[in-house]
Amino acid sequence: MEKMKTISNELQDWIIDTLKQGVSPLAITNGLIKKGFDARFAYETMFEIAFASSDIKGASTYQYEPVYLNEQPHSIVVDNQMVFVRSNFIKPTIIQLDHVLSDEECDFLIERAKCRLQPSKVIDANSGAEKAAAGRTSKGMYFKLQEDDFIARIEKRISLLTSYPIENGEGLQVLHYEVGDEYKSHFDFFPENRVDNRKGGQRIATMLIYLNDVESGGETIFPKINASFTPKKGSAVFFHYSNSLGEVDRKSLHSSLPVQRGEKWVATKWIRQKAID
Ligand SMILES: O=C(O)CCC(=O)C(=O)O
Ligand SMILES: [Fe+2]
Repeated sequence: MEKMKTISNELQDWIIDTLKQGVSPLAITNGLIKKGFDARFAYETMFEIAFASSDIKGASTYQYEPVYLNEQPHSIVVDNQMVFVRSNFIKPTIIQLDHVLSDEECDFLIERAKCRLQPSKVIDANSGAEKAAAGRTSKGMYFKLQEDDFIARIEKRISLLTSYPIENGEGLQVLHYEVGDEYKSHFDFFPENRVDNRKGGQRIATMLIYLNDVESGGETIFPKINASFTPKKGSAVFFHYSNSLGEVDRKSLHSSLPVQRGEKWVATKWIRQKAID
């Protein structure tokens, strides 16, 4: 059957109301796809509506607070590793870093992750359960926090760099994208009604580390500020999106563009407000 590619005004209003109730755009999009809408049309329409309604809600009032990486502006020595700050955006807060991991560390992480990959999931905003999502075609796996000495060393370096305790970090995630794989626009923070204060609370920042150079495609983009980051082995993009008032920064919307040639490997460390557990 031909997939639907138009949307009524009533349905648009219903989507805006549902978003206001805290249901995530991805959950609504998946609902639209199930109801017979074309997947790409559903994603594009959903994010147009989500942008518009986030502006109605005054999301641009997010108050930025200073974020420092280990005090020093251009190079940071942590754990015998000289990390370089390449660029620094304030709104949203994004810091681009070189030499977070050595080539050997990237290769070893990929090697360790390879045999444990599963199709990537997203969190369902209604049930809170993990489920497969059409907008996320990569495969991924999680290491346990401080699973062994090697993982613990990487986690310690991220903690030294960001000044957030290791215990605030979720287990390191490794993602693998093949040609055509992408991760559509999303926020890393949880919808307000899904924040579990007994388990670390809201996500506040992400350290996204590129584990290889991608032949073509696979950039991480922040569409609200037209920023694009090209994967480079061992380099990272650190972004921060929750403040001490409990507000979240909708400018931190981001996506991974489809890989066009080659493959893409990344490691993601999500950092919470408080220790998890
Ligand atoms: O692979 C990327 O560039 C983005 C990954 C991402 O957004 C995430 O893991 O939350
Ligand atoms: Fe993300």
